[in-house]
Amino acid sequence: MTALIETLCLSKTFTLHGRGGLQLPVFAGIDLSVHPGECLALTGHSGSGKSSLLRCLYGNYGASSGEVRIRHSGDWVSLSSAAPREVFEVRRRTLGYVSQFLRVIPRVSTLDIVADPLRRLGVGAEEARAQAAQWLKRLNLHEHLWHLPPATFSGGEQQRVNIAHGMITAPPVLLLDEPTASLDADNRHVVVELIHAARAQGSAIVGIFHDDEVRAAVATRCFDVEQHRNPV
Ligand SMILES: Nc1ncnc2c1ncn2[C@@H]1O[C@H](COP(=O)(O)OP(=O)(O)OP(=O)(O)O)[C@@H](O)[C@H]1O
Repeated sequence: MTALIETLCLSKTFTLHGRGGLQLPVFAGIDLSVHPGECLALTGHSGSGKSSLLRCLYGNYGASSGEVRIRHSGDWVSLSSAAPREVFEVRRRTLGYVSQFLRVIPRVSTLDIVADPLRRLGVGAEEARAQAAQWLKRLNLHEHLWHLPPATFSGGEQQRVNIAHGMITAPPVLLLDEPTASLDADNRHVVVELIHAARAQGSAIVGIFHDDEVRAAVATRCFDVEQHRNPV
């Protein structure tokens, strides 16, 4: 079976321009590949580079060397060399990302924020809103909040909106940055079930899960970023 996301000798070094170009090496030589139905958990101590690696996989951080490749519409796309428009298309149809924090759009309701990724795929407004409502219900977000912008929601409520927004299109490749960090036990359990369902549908998932129980419940493999630490 073909992997859906892979890295080839991926390295990341930050250059601190405000500090006279100081080099901050984070990781080097990372080769990984994730297949449909797998959930790869990134592990390693705080500061080992898990979030930086996840951001490289999404193309938010450029690689210092090496490559991130995504299987998109039957072909490999290298995020490092793809044109911005192609990266946009990969994210629209193939590559989903649930960050820890919600980027709130002023005055847009929660329902419309969650429906938006479906609308971008051409789903009609009514159908997209109906599916968004199902996701919000599944994630136990009170119905009286659906028509409000989520700017004032609690951390856990915002995180659930983020999860619904990131998972509603069932992206073939899904990146999860601590998706349960702000959730109570019941909602953690819901998210574990949603991750299982995404795997069963054939998504390839890469995530950071600080909660040991959640990691044990969802991960099919672990990848220790620490082992690839690039010493200064
Ligand atoms: N944008 C950035 N510019 C400069 N340095 C950065 C940047 N992002 C991360 N770093 C540095 O890279 C290293 C790895 O950070 P990263 O957030 O990836 O680690 P982590 O393993 O996810 O940590 P944690 O578990 O605490 O969230 C840290 O030393 C951090 O200071």
